[in-house]
Amino acid sequence: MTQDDLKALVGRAVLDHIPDGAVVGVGTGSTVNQFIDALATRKDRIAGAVSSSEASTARLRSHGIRVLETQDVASIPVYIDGADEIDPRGHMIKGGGAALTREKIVADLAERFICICDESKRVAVLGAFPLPVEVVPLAVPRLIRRFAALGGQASVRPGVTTDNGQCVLDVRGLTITDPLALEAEISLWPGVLTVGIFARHRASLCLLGTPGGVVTLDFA
Ligand SMILES: O=C(CO)[C@H](O)[C@H](O)COP(=O)(O)O
Repeated sequence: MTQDDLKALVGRAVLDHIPDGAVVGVGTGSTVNQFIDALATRKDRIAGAVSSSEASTARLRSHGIRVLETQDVASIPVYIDGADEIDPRGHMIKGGGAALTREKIVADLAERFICICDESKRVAVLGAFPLPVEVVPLAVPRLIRRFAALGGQASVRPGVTTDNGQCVLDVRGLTITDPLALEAEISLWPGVLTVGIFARHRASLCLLGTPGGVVTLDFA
């Protein structure tokens, strides 16, 4: 089985976790694209979707799935998204697709975050994947120095402007043993829009694609 096969597997499997009539929160990325394609087969059984990126919105609309504005929705039962890394407590690194700010906004509306990913994303400790941080460009030099003081090497992701018109730093060399504390600290730094640590908004469930089938990790 290829990695794409595993993504398709979990993209379909997660349909069983979507209540009929729900507004569904939809993340961003190649795994979520598989989910959106699977969701299209059930579009008459949901009330619509709240999307975390222009890319996902376009894909949802191409399937005729109704997309609601985030600001028009008070809460949603479930948010489905991928991850770049997920640890044994459901904490994640996200933002490989530069959609982290809207992803966190939509995740914050959701009662449950269900992570869908292939088994390569499962780690003991977060940090091997460079940590994405969406930042205001004029803060970049100061933020690079702040990350260096933590032992991280931050660099601007070349050629990327986010849906919010900002840039993304990728921070290498961090070993994130306390995701909650690091998320809280970095979130306070002036110029940081969103840090790609999802600890406060961790997954309650993860559907992990493996060659043996879907493994369900329950973090609730
Ligand atoms: O956080 C994300 C986008 O900002 C994605 O969920 C993450 O990068 C995983 O993507 P993929 O499913 O393509 O591996």
